[in-house]
Amino acid sequence: QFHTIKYEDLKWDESLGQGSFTRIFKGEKTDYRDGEKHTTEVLLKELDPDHKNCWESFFEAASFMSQISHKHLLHVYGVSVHGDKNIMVQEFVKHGALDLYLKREKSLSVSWKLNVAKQLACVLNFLEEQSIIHGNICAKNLLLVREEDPSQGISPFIKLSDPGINVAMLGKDVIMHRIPWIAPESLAAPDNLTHECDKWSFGATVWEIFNNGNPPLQALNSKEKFYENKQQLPPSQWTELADLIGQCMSYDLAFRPSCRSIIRQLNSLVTSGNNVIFRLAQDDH
Ligand SMILES: N#Cc1ccc(Nc2nc(N)cc(-n3ccc(CO)n3)n2)cc1
Repeated sequence: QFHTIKYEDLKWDESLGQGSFTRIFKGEKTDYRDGEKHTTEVLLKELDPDHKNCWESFFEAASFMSQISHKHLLHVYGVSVHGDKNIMVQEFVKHGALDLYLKREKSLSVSWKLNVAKQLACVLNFLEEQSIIHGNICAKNLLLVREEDPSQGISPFIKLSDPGINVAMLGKDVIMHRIPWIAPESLAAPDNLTHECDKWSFGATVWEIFNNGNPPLQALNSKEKFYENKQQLPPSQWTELADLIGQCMSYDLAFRPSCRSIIRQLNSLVTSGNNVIFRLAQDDH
Protein backbone atom coordinates (compact mmCIF):
# COMPACT_ATOMS: atom_id res chain seq x y z
CA GLN A 1 0.00 0.00 0.00
CA PHE A 2 2.13 2.85 1.24
CA HIS A 3 4.92 3.68 3.61
CA THR A 4 4.05 4.34 7.27
CA ILE A 5 6.04 7.10 8.92
CA LYS A 6 6.73 7.22 12.64
CA TYR A 7 4.97 10.14 14.36
CA GLU A 8 8.14 11.01 16.27
CA ASP A 9 9.96 11.46 12.94
CA LEU A 10 7.62 14.33 12.07
CA LYS A 11 7.87 17.97 13.15
CA TRP A 12 5.02 20.48 12.75
CA ASP A 13 5.72 24.05 11.66
CA GLU A 14 3.19 26.72 10.69
CA SER A 15 -0.41 25.99 9.73
CA LEU A 16 -1.13 26.63 6.05
CA GLY A 17 -4.92 26.49 6.11
CA GLN A 18 -7.46 23.77 5.60
CA GLY A 19 -9.16 21.72 2.88
CA SER A 20 -12.49 19.89 3.32
CA PHE A 21 -12.17 17.76 6.50
CA THR A 22 -8.42 18.33 6.59
CA ARG A 23 -5.90 20.81 7.96
CA ILE A 24 -2.52 21.40 6.34
CA PHE A 25 0.78 22.34 7.98
CA LYS A 26 4.30 22.92 6.82
CA GLY A 27 6.58 20.42 8.53
CA GLU A 28 9.69 18.25 8.46
CA LYS A 29 10.27 14.53 8.37
CA THR A 30 13.42 12.88 9.58
CA ASP A 31 14.87 9.78 7.99
CA TYR A 32 17.86 7.79 9.09
CA ARG A 33 19.55 6.40 5.97
CA ASP A 34 22.97 4.77 5.88
CA GLY A 35 23.63 5.95 9.43
CA GLU A 36 22.92 9.60 8.55
CA LYS A 37 20.07 11.82 9.68
CA HIS A 38 18.16 13.51 6.80
CA THR A 39 15.41 16.09 7.30
CA THR A 40 13.02 16.83 4.44
CA GLU A 41 10.56 19.72 4.16
CA VAL A 42 7.06 18.22 3.94
CA LEU A 43 3.38 19.16 3.85
CA LEU A 44 1.45 17.52 6.68
CA LYS A 45 -2.21 16.95 5.83
CA GLU A 46 -4.22 16.04 8.95
CA LEU A 47 -7.67 14.50 8.82
CA ASP A 48 -10.00 16.37 11.22
CA PRO A 49 -10.55 14.13 14.28
CA ASP A 50 -14.32 14.65 13.96
CA HIS A 51 -14.15 13.08 10.49
CA LYS A 52 -12.21 10.08 11.75
CA ASN A 53 -14.74 7.80 10.09
CA CYS A 54 -13.35 8.92 6.73
CA TRP A 55 -9.86 7.67 7.53
CA GLU A 56 -10.07 4.78 5.04
CA SER A 57 -11.03 7.14 2.25
CA PHE A 58 -8.34 9.56 3.41
CA PHE A 59 -5.66 6.86 3.21
CA GLU A 60 -7.16 5.48 0.01
CA ALA A 61 -6.39 8.90 -1.50
CA ALA A 62 -2.83 8.58 -0.17
CA SER A 63 -2.34 5.11 -1.58
CA PHE A 64 -3.86 6.26 -4.88
CA MET A 65 -1.01 8.78 -5.05
CA SER A 66 1.65 6.32 -3.94
CA GLN A 67 0.78 3.47 -6.31
CA ILE A 68 1.68 5.48 -9.42
CA SER A 69 4.23 8.16 -10.14
CA HIS A 70 4.23 10.88 -12.77
CA LYS A 71 6.04 14.20 -13.01
CA HIS A 72 2.72 16.08 -12.69
CA LEU A 73 1.42 13.95 -9.78
CA LEU A 74 2.12 15.06 -6.22
CA HIS A 75 4.54 12.74 -4.39
CA VAL A 76 3.17 11.27 -1.16
CA TYR A 77 5.90 10.00 1.22
CA GLY A 78 3.46 8.02 3.33
CA VAL A 79 1.05 8.21 6.24
CA SER A 80 1.32 8.41 9.99
CA VAL A 81 -1.27 7.41 12.60
CA HIS A 82 -0.93 8.58 16.18
CA GLY A 83 -3.89 8.28 18.54
CA ASP A 84 -6.83 9.89 16.73
CA LYS A 85 -4.51 11.75 14.36
CA ASN A 86 -4.38 10.55 10.73
CA ILE A 87 -1.66 12.31 8.78
CA MET A 88 -0.69 12.19 5.11
CA VAL A 89 2.92 13.26 4.50
CA GLN A 90 3.31 14.95 1.11
CA GLU A 91 6.14 16.61 -0.75
CA PHE A 92 6.06 20.32 0.08
CA VAL A 93 5.12 22.27 -3.05
CA LYS A 94 6.69 25.74 -2.94
CA HIS A 95 3.87 27.94 -4.26
CA GLY A 96 0.86 26.10 -2.91
CA ALA A 97 -2.59 25.67 -4.43
CA LEU A 98 -3.39 27.17 -7.82
CA ASP A 99 -6.82 28.63 -6.88
CA LEU A 100 -5.16 31.07 -4.45
CA TYR A 101 -2.29 31.78 -6.86
CA LEU A 102 -4.75 32.64 -9.67
CA LYS A 103 -6.59 35.06 -7.37
CA ARG A 104 -3.33 36.68 -6.28
CA GLU A 105 -1.53 36.95 -9.67
CA LYS A 106 -3.85 39.05 -11.79
CA SER A 107 -1.66 39.38 -14.89
CA LEU A 108 -0.95 35.79 -15.95
CA SER A 109 -0.52 35.51 -19.74
CA VAL A 110 -2.66 33.40 -22.09
CA SER A 111 0.41 31.25 -22.81
CA TRP A 112 0.90 30.72 -19.03
CA LYS A 113 -2.73 29.56 -18.76
CA LEU A 114 -2.51 27.28 -21.82
CA ASN A 115 0.76 25.81 -20.57
CA VAL A 116 -0.82 24.91 -17.20
CA ALA A 117 -3.96 23.54 -18.89
CA LYS A 118 -1.76 21.32 -21.10
CA GLN A 119 0.10 19.93 -18.07
CA LEU A 120 -3.24 19.04 -16.47
CA ALA A 121 -4.40 17.40 -19.73
CA CYS A 122 -1.18 15.34 -19.78
CA VAL A 123 -1.64 13.98 -16.26
CA LEU A 124 -5.33 13.34 -17.01
CA ASN A 125 -4.27 11.34 -20.06
CA PHE A 126 -1.77 9.40 -17.94
CA LEU A 127 -4.43 8.59 -15.31
CA GLU A 128 -6.82 7.42 -18.04
CA GLU A 129 -4.09 5.18 -19.51
CA GLN A 130 -3.59 3.74 -16.00
CA SER A 131 -7.42 3.40 -15.73
CA ILE A 132 -7.32 5.53 -12.59
CA ILE A 133 -10.07 8.05 -11.84
CA HIS A 134 -9.11 11.08 -9.75
CA GLY A 135 -12.60 12.36 -8.97
CA ASN A 136 -11.73 15.83 -7.69
CA ILE A 137 -9.99 17.83 -10.39
CA CYS A 138 -10.13 21.57 -9.57
CA ALA A 139 -7.72 24.50 -9.26
CA LYS A 140 -7.56 23.98 -5.47
CA ASN A 141 -6.06 20.53 -6.12
CA LEU A 142 -3.44 21.83 -8.54
CA LEU A 143 -0.16 22.81 -6.89
CA LEU A 144 2.39 25.23 -8.33
CA VAL A 145 5.88 23.75 -8.08
CA ARG A 146 7.62 26.47 -10.08
CA GLU A 147 6.59 29.94 -11.17
CA GLU A 148 7.29 31.08 -14.68
CA ASP A 149 10.28 33.34 -15.28
CA PRO A 150 9.95 34.68 -18.84
CA SER A 151 13.35 36.41 -18.65
CA GLN A 152 14.95 32.97 -18.15
CA GLY A 153 12.52 31.19 -20.46
CA ILE A 154 11.20 29.23 -17.47
CA SER A 155 7.57 28.11 -17.70
CA PRO A 156 5.26 27.24 -14.78
CA PHE A 157 5.17 23.65 -13.45
CA ILE A 158 2.14 22.13 -11.69
CA LYS A 159 1.33 18.90 -9.90
CA LEU A 160 -2.07 17.31 -9.28
CA SER A 161 -2.80 16.76 -5.59
CA ASP A 162 -4.60 13.83 -3.98
CA PRO A 163 -8.39 13.69 -4.53
CA GLY A 164 -9.08 13.99 -0.77
CA ILE A 165 -12.03 12.24 0.81
CA ASN A 166 -14.00 10.20 -1.71
CA VAL A 167 -17.03 12.16 -2.87
CA ALA A 168 -19.27 9.16 -2.02
CA MET A 169 -18.33 9.66 1.67
CA LEU A 170 -19.38 13.31 1.65
CA GLY A 171 -22.79 14.65 2.64
CA LYS A 172 -25.16 16.19 0.12
CA ASP A 173 -24.29 19.72 1.28
CA VAL A 174 -20.56 19.22 0.69
CA ILE A 175 -21.30 17.67 -2.70
CA MET A 176 -23.35 20.78 -3.59
CA HIS A 177 -20.24 22.87 -3.03
CA ARG A 178 -18.48 20.79 -5.70
CA ILE A 179 -20.89 22.17 -8.34
CA PRO A 180 -19.83 22.95 -11.13
CA TRP A 181 -16.66 20.84 -10.86
CA ILE A 182 -18.47 17.58 -10.15
CA ALA A 183 -19.99 15.97 -13.25
CA PRO A 184 -23.82 16.09 -13.27
CA GLU A 185 -24.12 12.29 -13.48
CA SER A 186 -21.89 11.98 -10.38
CA LEU A 187 -24.28 14.11 -8.34
CA ALA A 188 -26.84 11.32 -8.70
CA ALA A 189 -24.31 8.48 -8.36
CA PRO A 190 -21.20 9.68 -6.49
CA ASP A 191 -19.99 6.13 -6.00
CA ASN A 192 -19.59 5.32 -9.64
CA LEU A 193 -17.15 7.84 -11.04
CA THR A 194 -15.85 7.44 -14.58
CA HIS A 195 -13.03 8.92 -16.64
CA GLU A 196 -15.73 11.12 -18.22
CA CYS A 197 -16.28 12.70 -14.79
CA ASP A 198 -12.64 13.80 -14.71
CA LYS A 199 -13.09 15.39 -18.16
CA TRP A 200 -16.08 17.41 -16.97
CA SER A 201 -13.98 18.61 -14.00
CA PHE A 202 -11.10 19.38 -16.35
CA GLY A 203 -13.42 21.72 -18.30
CA ALA A 204 -14.48 23.52 -15.11
CA THR A 205 -10.82 23.82 -14.02
CA VAL A 206 -9.72 25.29 -17.37
CA TRP A 207 -12.61 27.77 -16.99
CA GLU A 208 -11.20 28.69 -13.52
CA ILE A 209 -7.69 29.14 -14.93
CA PHE A 210 -8.92 31.51 -17.66
CA ASN A 211 -11.13 33.42 -15.21
CA ASN A 212 -8.27 34.24 -12.83
CA GLY A 213 -9.52 31.93 -10.11
CA ASN A 214 -12.91 33.64 -9.80
CA PRO A 215 -15.18 30.88 -8.56
CA PRO A 216 -17.85 29.93 -11.11
CA LEU A 217 -21.47 30.35 -9.86
CA GLN A 218 -21.27 32.63 -6.81
CA ALA A 219 -24.73 32.14 -5.25
CA LEU A 220 -25.62 28.68 -3.94
CA ASN A 221 -29.26 28.73 -5.10
CA SER A 222 -28.21 28.95 -8.74
CA LYS A 223 -26.14 25.78 -8.10
CA GLU A 224 -29.33 23.82 -7.53
CA LYS A 225 -30.76 24.75 -10.92
CA PHE A 226 -27.45 24.72 -12.81
CA TYR A 227 -27.60 21.00 -13.66
CA GLU A 228 -31.40 20.72 -13.78
CA ASN A 229 -31.51 23.42 -16.47
CA LYS A 230 -28.46 21.94 -18.21
CA GLN A 231 -26.73 25.29 -17.95
CA GLN A 232 -23.17 26.02 -19.05
CA LEU A 233 -20.54 28.30 -17.47
CA PRO A 234 -20.31 31.76 -19.11
CA PRO A 235 -18.42 31.14 -22.39
CA SER A 236 -15.02 32.71 -23.04
CA GLN A 237 -14.77 35.38 -25.78
CA TRP A 238 -12.15 33.08 -27.31
CA THR A 239 -14.55 30.79 -29.18
CA GLU A 240 -12.06 27.90 -29.66
CA LEU A 241 -11.44 27.87 -25.88
CA ALA A 242 -15.17 28.12 -25.14
CA ASP A 243 -15.72 25.18 -27.54
CA LEU A 244 -13.18 22.98 -25.72
CA ILE A 245 -14.64 23.81 -22.29
CA GLY A 246 -18.14 23.23 -23.67
CA GLN A 247 -17.17 19.81 -25.08
CA CYS A 248 -15.63 18.73 -21.74
CA MET A 249 -18.68 19.99 -19.86
CA SER A 250 -21.30 18.39 -22.08
CA TYR A 251 -24.20 16.73 -20.25
CA ASP A 252 -24.00 13.82 -22.67
CA LEU A 253 -20.97 11.71 -21.64
CA ALA A 254 -20.47 10.55 -25.23
CA PHE A 255 -19.78 14.09 -26.38
CA ARG A 256 -16.87 14.60 -23.99
CA PRO A 257 -13.59 14.49 -25.95
CA SER A 258 -10.84 11.91 -25.48
CA CYS A 259 -7.69 13.08 -23.68
CA ARG A 260 -5.83 12.91 -27.01
CA SER A 261 -8.40 15.25 -28.53
CA ILE A 262 -8.16 17.61 -25.53
CA ILE A 263 -4.37 17.78 -25.92
CA ARG A 264 -4.67 18.30 -29.71
CA GLN A 265 -7.19 21.13 -29.22
CA LEU A 266 -4.98 22.76 -26.56
CA ASN A 267 -2.00 22.60 -28.95
CA SER A 268 -4.04 24.31 -31.66
CA LEU A 269 -5.12 26.96 -29.14
CA VAL A 270 -1.44 27.63 -28.48
CA THR A 271 -0.80 28.28 -32.17
CA SER A 272 -4.06 30.18 -32.79
CA GLY A 273 -3.31 32.17 -29.59
CA ASN A 274 0.09 33.14 -30.96
CA ASN A 275 -1.40 34.02 -34.36
CA VAL A 276 -4.00 36.27 -32.69
CA ILE A 277 -1.23 38.08 -30.78
CA PHE A 278 0.91 38.26 -33.95
CA ARG A 279 -2.05 39.66 -35.94
CA LEU A 280 -2.82 42.21 -33.19
CA ALA A 281 0.85 43.24 -33.14
CA GLN A 282 0.75 43.64 -36.94
CA ASP A 283 -2.43 45.75 -36.68
CA ASP A 284 -0.64 48.05 -34.24
CA HIS A 285 2.03 48.92 -36.81
N1 LIG B 1 1.33 30.44 1.65
C1 LIG B 1 1.50 29.33 1.31
C2 LIG B 1 1.72 27.96 0.92
C3 LIG B 1 0.73 26.99 1.17
C4 LIG B 1 0.95 25.67 0.79
C5 LIG B 1 2.16 25.32 0.16
N2 LIG B 1 2.47 24.00 -0.24
C6 LIG B 1 1.62 22.94 -0.42
N3 LIG B 1 2.18 21.71 -0.63
C7 LIG B 1 1.34 20.64 -0.81
N4 LIG B 1 1.89 19.40 -1.01
C8 LIG B 1 -0.04 20.79 -0.77
C9 LIG B 1 -0.54 22.07 -0.55
N5 LIG B 1 -1.92 22.33 -0.53
C10 LIG B 1 -2.53 23.53 -0.37
C11 LIG B 1 -3.89 23.30 -0.44
C12 LIG B 1 -4.06 21.95 -0.64
C13 LIG B 1 -5.39 21.25 -0.78
O1 LIG B 1 -5.25 19.93 -1.13
N6 LIG B 1 -2.86 21.34 -0.69
N7 LIG B 1 0.28 23.12 -0.37
C14 LIG B 1 3.12 26.30 -0.09
C15 LIG B 1 2.91 27.61 0.28
